[in-house]
Amino acid sequence: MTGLRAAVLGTGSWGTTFAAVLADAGCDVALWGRRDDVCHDITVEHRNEEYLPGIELPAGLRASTDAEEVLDAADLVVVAIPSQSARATLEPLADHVPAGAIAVSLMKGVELTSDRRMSQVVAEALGVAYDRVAVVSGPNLAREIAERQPTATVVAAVEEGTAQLVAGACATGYFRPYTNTDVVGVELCGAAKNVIALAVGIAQGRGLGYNTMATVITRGLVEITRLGLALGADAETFPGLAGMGDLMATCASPLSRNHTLGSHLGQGLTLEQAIAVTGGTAEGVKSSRSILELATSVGVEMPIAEAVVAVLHEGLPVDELAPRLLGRPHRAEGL
Ligand SMILES: NC(=O)c1ccc[n+]([C@@H]2O[C@H](COP(=O)([O-])OP(=O)(O)OC[C@H]3O[C@@H](n4cnc5c(N)ncnc54)[C@H](O)[C@@H]3O)[C@@H](O)[C@H]2O)c1
Ligand SMILES: O=P(O)(O)OC[C@H](O)CO
Repeated sequence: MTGLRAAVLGTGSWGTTFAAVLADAGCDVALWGRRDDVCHDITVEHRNEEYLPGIELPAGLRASTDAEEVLDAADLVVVAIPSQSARATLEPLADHVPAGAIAVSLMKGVELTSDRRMSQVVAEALGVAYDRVAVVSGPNLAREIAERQPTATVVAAVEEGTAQLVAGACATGYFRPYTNTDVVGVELCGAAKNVIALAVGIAQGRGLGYNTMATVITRGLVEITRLGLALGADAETFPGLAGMGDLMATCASPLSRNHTLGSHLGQGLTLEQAIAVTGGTAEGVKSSRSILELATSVGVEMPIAEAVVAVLHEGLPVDELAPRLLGRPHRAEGL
């Protein structure tokens, strides 16, 4: 037993899965959700059939729509809701967050209105000091972890002690956390890989093969690294689990909503149609814009992200994506 009490805000696929990880690691866990039926399913049936069909959840998990009750005496406040809804959802809950609690962001996005990373949004909205905020990011497809398949992740916080505490709270025989103090790098990797996964999905939807996929992943990592370094990240983060690791998982797996949505676009669906058939939260759709804004603000070129924004939001036909990228002036490899 860790002896820690965790409140998980969000009963979607990752919130529910991470709550199960915390419970398996020995935490006392309660979830907060908006819907009575989902909360009832988790507490009474030990299932979340809507988001994780067929998965049996730890019997001790309980969920409620009453945020005050869920947050009572929480040591950890874990946030797993769509990035663009985070600030508005969290601000009304701030008064119920116990003094001294550590906040944990599981989200992989960048706020559209402010270009802020989710750790910044969580700290501001909940009124938690930044050195008490951690982020968790890595090759972490929820469904596989809910099935207790082995994986690793990165727990990042500017204060190593904060990262260690959260890592201790979520370490199980199938989920291995590594700590890192490079919050900027870890968060940018998590948000930007979704944009690269959209590009890979589009390519695969057009019937393109593994050479194209490998090219987009590799050059995608280069542009994520360029952005991260310009914003003060540590170069070692990018080839790690939060960078290359998550790119590989997200760009290769049909479980990824970003990859799936991209492939629907590649097959000719409109953005609205692709969002509707994909379901769940494909963060890259909106964060592609804020990530590009961040890049522009520091003078960094992100041609793949730019092309994804052009397809998703500016009407560039999917068939013009590859010629646009390959038609750029030749240059030396590297950053
Ligand atoms: N699913 C994964 O495999 C996975 C893995 C790692 C990280 N993430 C990240 O976790 C975050 C959450 O993703 P998810 O997969 O759990 O999404 P999801 O779509 O499965 O669930 C989202 C949850 O948030 C709730 N929600 C939506 N809008 C809300 C609002 N305005 N207020 C309160 N609740 C709201 C929904 O009801 C649902 O419970 C995203 O940033 C995602 O990138 C997901
Ligand atoms: O389903 P996606 O595309 O949001 O990806 C899920 C996770 O971020 C993979 O690590």
